Amino acid sequence: MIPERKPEIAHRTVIEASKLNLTFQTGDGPVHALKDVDLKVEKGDFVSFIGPSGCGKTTFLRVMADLEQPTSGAILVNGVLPEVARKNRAYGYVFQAAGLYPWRTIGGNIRLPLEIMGYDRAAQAKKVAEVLELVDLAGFEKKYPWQLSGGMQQRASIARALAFEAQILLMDEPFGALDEIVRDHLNEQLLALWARTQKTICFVTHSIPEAVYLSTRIVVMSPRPGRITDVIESTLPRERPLGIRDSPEFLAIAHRVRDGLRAGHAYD
Ligand SMILES: Nc1ncnc2c1ncn2[C@@H]1O[C@H](COP(=O)(O)OP(=O)(O)OP(=O)(O)O)[C@@H](O)[C@H]1O
Repeated sequence: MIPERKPEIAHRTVIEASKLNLTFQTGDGPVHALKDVDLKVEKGDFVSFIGPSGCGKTTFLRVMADLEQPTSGAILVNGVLPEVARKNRAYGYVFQAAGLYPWRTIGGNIRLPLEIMGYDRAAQAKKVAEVLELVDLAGFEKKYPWQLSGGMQQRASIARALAFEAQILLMDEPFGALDEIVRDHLNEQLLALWARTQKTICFVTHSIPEAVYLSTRIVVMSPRPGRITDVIESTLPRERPLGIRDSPEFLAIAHRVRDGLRAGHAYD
């Protein structure tokens, strides 16, 4: 048995932020983490957020997830307030570190939110098998996190986010700590997963090639105060072999991202 949940209404615009501001009050004075952020993310988009440390990428993702409250402005997720979207389980969230419980198996980690949501054991087992298959980890259910490589752990944490069956995936630098070859491989797998599941993905990264390779749109941000300085629509086809990174089209987009980052960089 799977507990009842409100059907997700398929909104064309999945994220809509207008004049969004967030100021943290700190001991050293106010920190303007987001300033006048306007952005629309459409259903099925893969949007990357790139910018130097402290430009508000994580804060923006956390606002979408209802983990931070904006100081002013408006944001809708699937056409409703983030709090409502969170309660409707409209998104899955993947953190920088895999964050798996070491005392639970991979299956046990993925099952945990399903247990809390009230899935019965048969429904839990079915869902765990399904999401492990999606991230290419079929057969690893009984392993413990420490028995898996860093890349596999991160895939398991993506599987856990997918178990929510949400149409939106919020990913905060999920591959930042991995070496480049593993990261390339996971980038390819993530694109395949995105194509297969038709999800909308918001993805934070520091890497220009990663942002260009993955995204349909790249949002360039700059710090002090954190704001959007450029939004680049990718002209690359959705089907992207890794070799596309050597194409003139790819390099031209990467160049524009780099220029945007340079313009907003403080060098201090
Ligand atoms: N809870 C908080 N309290 C006070 N200041 C905060 C808080 N969270 C974030 N900040 C500040 O807000 C600004 C934006 O932080 P945020 O983590 O969103 O940046 P980021 O672009 O994700 O950085 P990074 O790439 O280093 O992860 C930073 O100056 C940060 O120090």
